[in-house]
Amino acid sequence: MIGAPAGERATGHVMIATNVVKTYGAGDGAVRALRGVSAAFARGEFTAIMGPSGSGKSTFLHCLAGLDTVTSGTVLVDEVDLTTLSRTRLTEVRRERMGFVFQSFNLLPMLTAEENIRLTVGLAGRHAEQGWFDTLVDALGLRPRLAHRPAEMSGGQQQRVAVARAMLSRPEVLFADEPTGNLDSRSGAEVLGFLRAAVDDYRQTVVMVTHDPVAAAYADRVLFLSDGTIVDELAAPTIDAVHARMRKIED
Ligand SMILES: Nc1ncnc2c1ncn2[C@@H]1O[C@H](COP(=O)(O)OP(=O)(O)OP(=O)(O)O)[C@@H](O)[C@H]1O
Repeated sequence: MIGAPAGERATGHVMIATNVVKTYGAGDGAVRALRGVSAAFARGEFTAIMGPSGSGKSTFLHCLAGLDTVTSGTVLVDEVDLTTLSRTRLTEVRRERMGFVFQSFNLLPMLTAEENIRLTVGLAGRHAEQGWFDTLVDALGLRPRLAHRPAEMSGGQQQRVAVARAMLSRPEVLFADEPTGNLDSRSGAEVLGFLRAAVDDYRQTVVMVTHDPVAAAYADRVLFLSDGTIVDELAAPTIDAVHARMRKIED
């Protein structure tokens, strides 16, 4: 593709994890959270990561996003190997190329919605493109809330602010760790519907950890982890198909 980054031209993927191993601690108490996980993520693809509690989902997401170091293996984002970067460079790459949405919203309580949305781009020393800011705010229904602080907003509104903040920098990859875990089903559906639209309308790449088959069914594919390895993959997931695969893994 003309204009695509070199890595994508070569492989068609924006992010490639190869043989990622993550061990916490050492000796008898060591926990092998990831035992050699490989996965490739295409631009404009929505991937859900599922698996039983303790299977390594969050660890994998954190290793992909450079929020945690790997014990061995590589994580390429547009041909940049995150595992070789200095801490400073990694912070820059995260700010420039990645967006994050967490279960607990992670907004700053003293800042308004608008200030929270602009925060990450501001920290990178950049100014958000006003047109893109407006597009996100309107698509997420946040226009009437821009002057409100987090305590004055519902959980769903706070999470939509977090999504706008994550997307304002036009990240290569948007990571979401249980983004609907603290939301009622209606607010969760609004957030998931927006993530789906971001993939369909803006070719946003999304990687989301979830426990919820309903949330996973918004994705293009589901990777199933068990005991630190990928044991299954499901394309074009439906809620029933995700339930069935999870039952198989948990048996
Ligand atoms: N900082 C840490 N120190 C030690 N062990 C850890 C640490 N973080 C995670 N683990 C262990 O690594 C394994 C994988 O944890 P992880 O949080 O990635 O699983 P998960 O699939 O996201 O679980 P859950 O669905 O319960 O959130 C677990 O055995 C966990 O106890």
